[in-house]
Formats: sequence, C-alpha cells, structure tokens
Amino acid sequence: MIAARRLDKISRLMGSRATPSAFLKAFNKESLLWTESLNPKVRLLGNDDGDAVRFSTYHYSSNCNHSPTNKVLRNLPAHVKIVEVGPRDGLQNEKEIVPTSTKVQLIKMLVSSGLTVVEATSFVSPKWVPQLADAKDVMDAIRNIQGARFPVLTPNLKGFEAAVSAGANEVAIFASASESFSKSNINCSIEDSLARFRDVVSAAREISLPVRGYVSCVVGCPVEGIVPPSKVAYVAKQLFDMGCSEISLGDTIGVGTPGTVIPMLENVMNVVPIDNLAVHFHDTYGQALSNILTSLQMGISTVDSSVSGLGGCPYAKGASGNVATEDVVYMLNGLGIETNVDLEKLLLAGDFICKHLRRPPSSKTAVALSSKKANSKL
Ligand SMILES: CC(C)(COP(=O)([O-])OP(=O)([O-])OC[C@H]1O[C@@H](n2cnc3c(N)ncnc32)[C@H](O)[C@@H]1OP(=O)([O-])[O-])[C@@H](O)C(=O)NCCC(=O)NCCSC(=O)C[C@@](C)(O)CC(=O)[O-]
Repeated sequence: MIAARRLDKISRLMGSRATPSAFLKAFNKESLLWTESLNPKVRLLGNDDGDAVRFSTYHYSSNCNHSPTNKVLRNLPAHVKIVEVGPRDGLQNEKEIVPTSTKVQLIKMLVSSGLTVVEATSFVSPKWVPQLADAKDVMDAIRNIQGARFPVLTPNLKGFEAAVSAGANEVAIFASASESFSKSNINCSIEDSLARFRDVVSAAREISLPVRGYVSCVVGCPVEGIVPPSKVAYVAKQLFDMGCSEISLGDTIGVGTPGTVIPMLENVMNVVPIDNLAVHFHDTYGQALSNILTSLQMGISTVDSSVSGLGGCPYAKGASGNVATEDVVYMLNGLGIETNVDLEKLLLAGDFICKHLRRPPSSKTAVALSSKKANSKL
C-alpha cells in the first residue's frame, strides 16, 4: 500500500517538471534506494553519510529545468544556443548533390524541432562548392519560415551582394588560423582574407546586417599540424574588431582534446569577450562532446553542430563530420541545460536526411534509440 502510494507520487513528479530538490524533499534515503531498485529510470545517488547528493537525469532529463549545482559542474550555463550548420557545413561535403527541395524540407524540420539558428547555405563560387550552387533557390524557398534565423556563408563582396539580394539577413565570413588552410579553402593568405572580410563587414554594417566570423583550424591544420593558440587569438581579435558579433572557433579537422582546446580558448578569451564566442567541433577522434563540455565549463554558451553529424570540409582532407546535434542535445538535456530543442523532432530530421543520403542515421543517440527499439520488439 505504502509502496503503491510512493510509486504514484514518483510518477506524478516525473510527469511534471520536478526539480531535484522536489525529489529530495519527497523522499528520504531509504525511499531513494527503494525507488532506484524499482524504477531504473530514477537515479538518485547517495553519499557515504546517506544524503542524496546527485540527481541523474537519465532519460527523463527533458523534465528537468535546473542547472547542476554540484562543485564540478557549477559553471555551466543555464541555456545553450545551438547553431545548426547541417544544411551548409553538412551538405557542402556530400558527394551527391542534394536536391533543393530536400534541403528546404530539412531546414523546415530543423526549425520545427526548435532550433532558432540554422545556417542555410553558402554564397561561394559554384566551381569550388557545386553542392551549394542552388543557394539563391534555397533562400527563396525558406523566406517565409518563421521562428529561426538563417545565416549564410559569404567569402567576399560578390557573395555578400548575392546573399543580400537573395534575402539573407545574416551572413558569416570565414577566416583561418592556418596560412595553408586559408590558401586551400579561399585561395588567399590570412591577411588578404581579412582585408576582403573588412569590406564585407562594412557593407553589412551599412544595412545593419549581423556578421558572424569563423576561425578555422583553431587547434590543428591538415597541412601545418599544430596551430599556435596565439595565432587563433590574433585572427579572432581581427574579426571581432572589424565588427563580427559572434566568433565561432572551428576545430576543422577534429583533432582537439580538452588538453589543446583549453589553452586555445584561454588565449582567445583574453582578446574577445566570452559572450561573443562560439565553438565548432568536428568529431574525427570522438572528442567533440568532451571539448564542448570543457568549453561550457569555461563560460561559452553557443555551440555549433550538425544534424546526424553530417559534414566535413571539402578543403580539409581527413576531416570527419561535425558533432551531431542530436548528441549535443542529449548531453545538454542530461545536464539540465535548456536548448528549447525537441529531441524527438530533431531525430526525425536526422532520419529524413539520412534516408535521402541512403545511409543509416549516425548520431550516437539515433543509433542507441533504434537498437533499443529493435531490442524491445524481441
Ligand atoms: C573565395 C573564392 C570565391 C575565391 O576563389 P578564386 O578562384 O580565388 O576567386 P576569383 O575572385 O578569382 O573568382 C573566380 C571565379 O569565381 C567567381 N566567384 C568569386 N566569388 C564568388 C562568389 N562569392 N560566389 C559566386 N562566384 C564567385 C568569380 O566570379 C570567378 O568566376 P569566373 O570568372 O571564373 O566565371 C573561392 O575560393 C571559394 O568560393 N571558396 C569557398 C570554399 C568553401 O566554401 N569552403 C567551405 C566553407 S569553410 C568551412 O567549411 C569551415 C567552417 C566555416 O565550417 C569552420 C570549420 O569547420 O572550421
């Protein structure tokens, strides 16, 4: 009888947006242990003195609206802005050219999952990136979608002007911290690229258009190897000083670990305010989530990611996809950090584009949930 009443109370708490303290108030240590044994979804861990100290948000974390308060995780932000780069960074790297209608449907699904910034395409040379040669058509088709911003990449004034005539109301410029990568990606030196970008930013200023600035190769370069943090800080400061409102730091080839990301971020934070920084990790060595967690602990609250981990850069051999948005959202949910993204709807978007690309969804979250579904059918 008591057990039934307790179970009923737990169910009600789980159905509501119960906070850890609500759980802790409601149950003493015995109840907690008993609860755990009854329902493996509820994990409240006790310390040696018998006090419940940790609330694990395993599986129902979307019900949890708190920021963790324990010593290790106390610096995490309450909210993270996710910049979805799949339609641009993801699709620019696909061998097959994806039809415009599929790109547009993907963007719609991403917005309906709650993502508020979706990088839509690039106004670059179609000879260099034929995959995004339909940039104008994509912009035409998404013009009336409400609820999100759609920044586009512009490497020079020509791209900027084309983007603005296609209705873009936010653009991104992209510099590199490595000379070799700058040359192979945009066919000019870092200094020449900065001069071009100054023209783009001042044209954008005239019409009050926000500009995001990327720095690529912030940890390593496919040609030069290790990139010194001071070089990254230099380029980031140049972009910030010329008027970029946000600087996204890209580990283009995904070689960073917290060991290399921390000194890089420390250098950049000395010259660019932390609120203007974002991180952009590729997952070549499976380090992206740990790098994101480290960045959040250092105070960053804007994270780039790509649905289903699509991506890579056509001019960075060996770079694998971006970190998958589904996995970022799963981790942030688990930490009680708000993103306003509906994971289920996001998974549908991942499923949609992967079906089109004739490959299974590749985020860890999608793989885990599909094998769980398969097992539950047995
Ligand atoms: C920058 C250029 C254009 C220089 O390319 P170029 O060949 O040195 O430029 P050019 O000025 O000599 O022009 C050559 C031709 O391109 C045309 N052109 C020139 N500009 C444009 C434009 N904007 N849009 C359309 N066409 C353009 C221009 O009109 C001309 O046409 P042609 O006379 O031969 O017929 C070229 O190198 C380029 O388009 N590069 C883009 C490369 C790219 O998109 N890379 C991937 C994005 S960066 C990335 O993924 C990293 C990031 C951001 O995700 C962060 C991270 O992961 O680290």
